[in-house]
Amino acid sequence: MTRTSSSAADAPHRDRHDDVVVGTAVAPDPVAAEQPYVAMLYGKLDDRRAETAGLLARVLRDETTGTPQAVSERDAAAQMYSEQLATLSAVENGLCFGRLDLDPDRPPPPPADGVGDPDVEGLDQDVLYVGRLGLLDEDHDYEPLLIDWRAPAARPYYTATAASPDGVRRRRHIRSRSRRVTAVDDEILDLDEAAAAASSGATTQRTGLTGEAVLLAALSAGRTGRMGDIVATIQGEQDRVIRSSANGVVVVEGGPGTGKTAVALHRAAYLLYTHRRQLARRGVLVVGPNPTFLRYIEQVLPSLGETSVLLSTVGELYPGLAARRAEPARAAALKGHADMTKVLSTAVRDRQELPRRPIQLVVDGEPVVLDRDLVAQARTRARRTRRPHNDAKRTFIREITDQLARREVDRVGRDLDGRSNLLDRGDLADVRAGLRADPDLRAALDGLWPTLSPPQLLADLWTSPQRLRAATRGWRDADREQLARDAPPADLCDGAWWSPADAVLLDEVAELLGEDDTAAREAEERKREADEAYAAGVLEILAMEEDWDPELLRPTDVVDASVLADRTREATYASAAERAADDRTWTFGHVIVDEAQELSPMAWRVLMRRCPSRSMTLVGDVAQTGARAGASSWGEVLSPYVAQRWRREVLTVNYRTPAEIMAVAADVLAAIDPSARPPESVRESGVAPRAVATSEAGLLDAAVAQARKAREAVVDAEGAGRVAVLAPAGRVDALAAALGVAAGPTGAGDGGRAGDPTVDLAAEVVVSEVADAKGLEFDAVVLVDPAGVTHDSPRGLNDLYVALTRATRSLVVVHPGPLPTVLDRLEWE
Ligand SMILES: Nc1ncnc2c1ncn2[C@@H]1O[C@H](COP(=O)(O)OP(=O)(O)OP(=O)(O)O)[C@@H](O)[C@H]1O
Repeated sequence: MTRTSSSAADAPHRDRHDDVVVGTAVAPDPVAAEQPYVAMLYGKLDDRRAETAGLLARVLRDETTGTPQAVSERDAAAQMYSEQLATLSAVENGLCFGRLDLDPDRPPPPPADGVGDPDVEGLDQDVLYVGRLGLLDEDHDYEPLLIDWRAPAARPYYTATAASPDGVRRRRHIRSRSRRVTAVDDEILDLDEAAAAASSGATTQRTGLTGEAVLLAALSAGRTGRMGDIVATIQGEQDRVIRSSANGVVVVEGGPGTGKTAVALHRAAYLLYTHRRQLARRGVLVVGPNPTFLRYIEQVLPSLGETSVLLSTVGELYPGLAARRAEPARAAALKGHADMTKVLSTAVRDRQELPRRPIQLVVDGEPVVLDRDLVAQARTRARRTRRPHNDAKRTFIREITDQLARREVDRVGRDLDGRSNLLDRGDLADVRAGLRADPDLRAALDGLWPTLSPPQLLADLWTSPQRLRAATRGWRDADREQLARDAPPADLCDGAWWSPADAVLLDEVAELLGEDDTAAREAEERKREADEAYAAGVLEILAMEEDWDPELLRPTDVVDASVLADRTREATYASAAERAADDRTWTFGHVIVDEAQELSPMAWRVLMRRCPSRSMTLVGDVAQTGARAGASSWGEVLSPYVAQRWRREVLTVNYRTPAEIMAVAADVLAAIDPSARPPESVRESGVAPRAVATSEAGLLDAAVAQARKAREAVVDAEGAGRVAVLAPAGRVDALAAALGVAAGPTGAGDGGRAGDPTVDLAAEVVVSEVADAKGLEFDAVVLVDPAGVTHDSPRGLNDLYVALTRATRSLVVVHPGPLPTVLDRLEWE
């Protein structure tokens, strides 16, 4: 394969016809040649925007018939047009980024998984333009002008090679800025043409990369602090994962920087395109390890025009409570352990109590006794229903009131007659109803079998030494103490009181308790009454109209307050993602988990409940596992849910870390797992990673000096860029103060520092512990005290590996005391 590049900046040097020489033939300047087509595409885009904006305006302006159905249809249409407008705005930058010149005799493309894009099936054009969305020519039989990158017809753009050209003769990468084409890079896949072009001096591809020039330009650009999409430069091995079947669980493994996150997000966009009907209704969930990471990736899907995706950490999936308490890693690990299922179910059963001594009550003037046997029998029956605690309470109450009613009827009936019982079933029902309505009996039963909310049960458990001891029988005291808390929160939903690991447990508890929707139903009822009262007021005012024509029907003749309340009720149409965020029991069409190695067994239970179809994409790297309760093998994680039925995809090329830095990281990887293969870096930065020795007393000064130097070098090389100072949790605050920047997030480290819960992604210099930099990247990294990082946790080497692989350009390690031998490859300063 040969490649040629042209850019707008080169244009003045070409001849007056703006021609360039490709191979032996004289061809028009491709940059100038592509401009009119690209401009025409933008014109079409503008037309579609105007048309959609018009439709939206009309829908919003039009009156509906007022029925709930019409209101809801109107809102659905408004939502749809708003989403379409958002998509049309999102594709502005780099609308068209590729062109395929196809062999007229090529075989038809293979069918895609799913429905694909019906508009572009059976394409018979020999030149296809590929871009961020599909555009059709309405004036010419709806011929495709631009193919959506996710359509089957666009696939060769990412996968064709000289060895397997897939009917592609030439692949053209089109770069543009503000609607102007700025550069064009050609790859010629046709062997004859390639030979001719090579003989004319065009460069020959060495690496097996697709669109190497465009790719390297994207990779060496300064980091902005936010992840961008890679739609123009997706590589073959990545494309395979992105378009892999939606069915079942796929695990995407790969070392740092292999594009796992990028691939996972593009896969979400691909699946939404290919299975739009199924997935838009249930939504797609993307789970990340912490709020900073979610902020880092949040712009990628909107830039691909996809908005119906919910981004969340596992802890945030519990609605109505933003858990943000930092807690020691050991406590988080214990809470994440699978043993917690038993602890929590014991804790719930312990709330189903037996009276220590008989409870004596008087109901309707008659004595009633709740003795241990009676309650025990009712409890057994209720437990046998296998229903959640709050649901099973109904059986418990029924059993007790039935038994008490029978006893009462037996006693009273026999008193009347001495031998046979004269009371009938009707009397029995009356007695039962009387018992049920009795507030004292009700209160006694509530005490024995309380209705509980998840925060109530968990707060009671953490703050009651007796309850905690009973639920954790067999635990070591030291472990139990990790869970114990002093006092419950004043507001049970106060996120500051709960940690992310607690939120995961709340979800488990909610399953055990069952939904107690009493409050929601009462609120709904109150709203309904308020709406009706308002509607009645409106009708009253209308009825007072004095000179109403007697021939005409009055409003009150055709509508009553209840119907009017329905019609005026605010429709609550929301996207699947919005509804899913508010509903703990929502199940998603597809779930993507990033940094999946970090999840605890309890967190996996939450996610599996959210995805009964098991249509999931899990991306991660067990060599980067930092969490104590995290994964060391995918088989172990998945076997309880899908046994061996999951597939594995591997990414092998590192797009982030330059080869010089990756060589150092590879030594650490070998120390973690001698059988693991490091990913191969796609480029060198020309900057050797260095070690700077210092003393404990000189550490801050040395770190500050190196951070400043790194920043200057990045600005010199790239004009802008970001530096991360990564350090053990205990050093973060001092380093931040010395550098005069805000400390990173509190994270879940043992330190439990207070502060902003997310890393400031826009800052020029960031100071953070390693756990919070997971998944992120920076132009330069200054790693302070690597020995401290490895000593900080039992998975310290994994943390060191993560820290070393965050830089796209340069790495300096500042160490007080001896440098860990695993970093021997660093150059000394
Ligand atoms: N095909 C590509 N074209 C352009 N950039 C790419 C491509 N693939 C990956 N990248 C870039 O490489 C960097 C690393 O990608 P990403 O963060 O997805 O890797 P990762 O495997 O998730 O890394 P880690 O495991 O370290 O979190 C990102 O800047 C991403 O945009």
